[in-house]
Amino acid sequence: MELEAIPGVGEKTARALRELEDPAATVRSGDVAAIARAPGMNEARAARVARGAIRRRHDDGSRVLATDRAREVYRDALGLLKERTVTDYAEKRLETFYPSASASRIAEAQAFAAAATERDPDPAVLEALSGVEPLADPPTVRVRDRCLATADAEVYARAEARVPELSVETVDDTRDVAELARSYATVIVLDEAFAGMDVEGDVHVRPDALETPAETVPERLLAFFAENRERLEAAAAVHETVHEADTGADADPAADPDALRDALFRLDDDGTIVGDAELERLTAAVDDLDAAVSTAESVADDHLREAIRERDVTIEGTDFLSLVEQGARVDSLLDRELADEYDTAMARAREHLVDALELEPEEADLAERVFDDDPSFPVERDESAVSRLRTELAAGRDRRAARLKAELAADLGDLREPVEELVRDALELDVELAIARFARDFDCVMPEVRDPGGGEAGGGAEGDADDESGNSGGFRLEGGRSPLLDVEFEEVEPVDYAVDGVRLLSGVNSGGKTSTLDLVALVVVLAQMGMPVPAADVELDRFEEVHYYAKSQGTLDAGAFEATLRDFGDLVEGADGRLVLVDELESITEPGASAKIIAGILEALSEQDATAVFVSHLAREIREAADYDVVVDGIEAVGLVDGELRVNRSPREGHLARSTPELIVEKLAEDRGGGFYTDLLEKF
Ligand SMILES: Nc1ncnc2c1ncn2[C@@H]1O[C@H](COP(=O)(O)OP(=O)(O)OP(=O)(O)O)[C@@H](O)[C@H]1O
Repeated sequence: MELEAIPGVGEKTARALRELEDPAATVRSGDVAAIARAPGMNEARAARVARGAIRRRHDDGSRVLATDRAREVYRDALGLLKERTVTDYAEKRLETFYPSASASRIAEAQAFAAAATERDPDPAVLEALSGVEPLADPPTVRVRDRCLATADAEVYARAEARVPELSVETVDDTRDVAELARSYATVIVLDEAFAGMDVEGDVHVRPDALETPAETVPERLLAFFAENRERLEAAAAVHETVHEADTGADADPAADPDALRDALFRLDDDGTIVGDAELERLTAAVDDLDAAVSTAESVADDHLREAIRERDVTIEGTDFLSLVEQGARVDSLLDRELADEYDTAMARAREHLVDALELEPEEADLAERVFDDDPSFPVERDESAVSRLRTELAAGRDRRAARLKAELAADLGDLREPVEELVRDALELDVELAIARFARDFDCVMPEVRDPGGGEAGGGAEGDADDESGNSGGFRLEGGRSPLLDVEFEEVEPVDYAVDGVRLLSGVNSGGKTSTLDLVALVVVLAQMGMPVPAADVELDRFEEVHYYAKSQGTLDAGAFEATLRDFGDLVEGADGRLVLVDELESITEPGASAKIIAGILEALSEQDATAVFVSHLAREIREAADYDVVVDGIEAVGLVDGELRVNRSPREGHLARSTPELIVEKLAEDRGGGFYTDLLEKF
């Protein structure tokens, strides 16, 4: 797939995406976490790319959100879902759900959301999710004691690209390899031609070394797991919690949590091996060698000092003379007089060394030689023996570490792919649980999104909205309750409203007209995102575009008024299948002109296949100005109770609602029984 063909992917983004292992498949998968692994890509950008890929997959060029207010409603809808996520990932992943006009995209998202709403958002699972994050790539580790060698320029370039952890060296012949073996603990030769050569040192000929990075650089795997330890443990905990909570989620996690924990237990945060007693012994022996030798010397010295102090030494005159005259060494005396004591002191020193460093028999043989010199006081170590012992212990330590690393890398290699899935599953679970919580919190239902002009899944006579199947166009919602109102959700009164064609919505002040438009917009946007909607039952046409115009703040100056008129001019000339929601357009100019303008817009829209609701206080005037029979719905006051309006929030079809002033005049007329108020009432 041409990456640049994805909507929203430019040259720069495409270049970053090409760094991914399988760019086309990753982008196509819409996996935000995987896309975000491209260099310089964050999750928000990754979500945009994923959205572009989804659009492309469904050949979906629709732009449903046609106005600022419509886009605001989408942001609010997304906000309600995002508030219910635990991880940053899930927040961004939710952004891949956008209101679409593509039937296949809506069906796909609905299938996902329907399965999600089956999930049980158990608090323990939500708690466990808090530690989960997408896996990170650790910085490249440099391994200095191992190198790759080749005589081939192409292999050289490939080796540098695939195994940046190791130096790649050029070799022409066996002599060059032997030279390398002196500077590196291990040399891996990549050319078959060198097979069978006889070179001293740890030299391997492995033409497949670039294809088996787990063996060539086990450090890479170890670093990956060390870097991601907490994320992995958290993801494993999520799966276990899901299992314990028995939430009906898939029982088998992608990677066995016990095997994962066991492997992580053997790994230190810096990618080294822990938990192996022998490796720890050898490491400590190398580190403590100098200190142990010094202590061993003191042990021997103490013994000798004690022995000398307690001993009467008889010295023959000639010896004494030679001591005085020729500066003869005390050692010879020591040797002769204290041979046994010296042996004991040496034995104690060796014993200390062997004990302190926990040396094995063959290492102890080397340790013997550290205190093997001619008698002296204070005792002196044999430096070259110490250095041999150190070399031997360090080599043992490195061999052991290399073997353990290779073993652990083999175990981790088996887990490498499964853990990607383990973490992805945990993160996706968060997305699903957010949808499940949204659906529960707001008593949602999955809406029926129909093909415009026909049945639910395509077909139907074109443009025949009121066909014989009984389907009318537009939308029908029952028991809709907006979570975006300024009252507690429990207090929100359910609204029923069905519209096909073009309507005027009248009603008392604060009756809920704007709230009804908001509710319709929210339900339509959520439905076309493929999400459940806050209502008892909803059917709607799949709208191509949603044009929602909020009430303007005060009258407009001439320029702004002209711009608004142009907007509506474009609107009435637009494509079929639009939902138009307009709140009190009359506020843009004086009432007389407004009524004429609105009437004109309604006429134009009513001749097209559009669904529209215009909220207005000028219903009567508009009806008079229009040259067709405008349908007016009304949000009615059921009465005034203690000076407060009681309202039926569901608009009544074909009913011009009385305005608040009219209601009050009516009440006064009833109270006073005739006269001025009754005459006044006549005028309404
Ligand atoms: N379905 C509902 N359930 C509970 N309260 C509601 C509902 N609809 C509206 N309200 C309350 O009524 C208030 C006024 O609603 P809204 O602004 O939609 O009325 P309006 O008819 O557009 O008013 P105006 O004529 O002044 O523009 C809201 O702020 C909300 O508190």
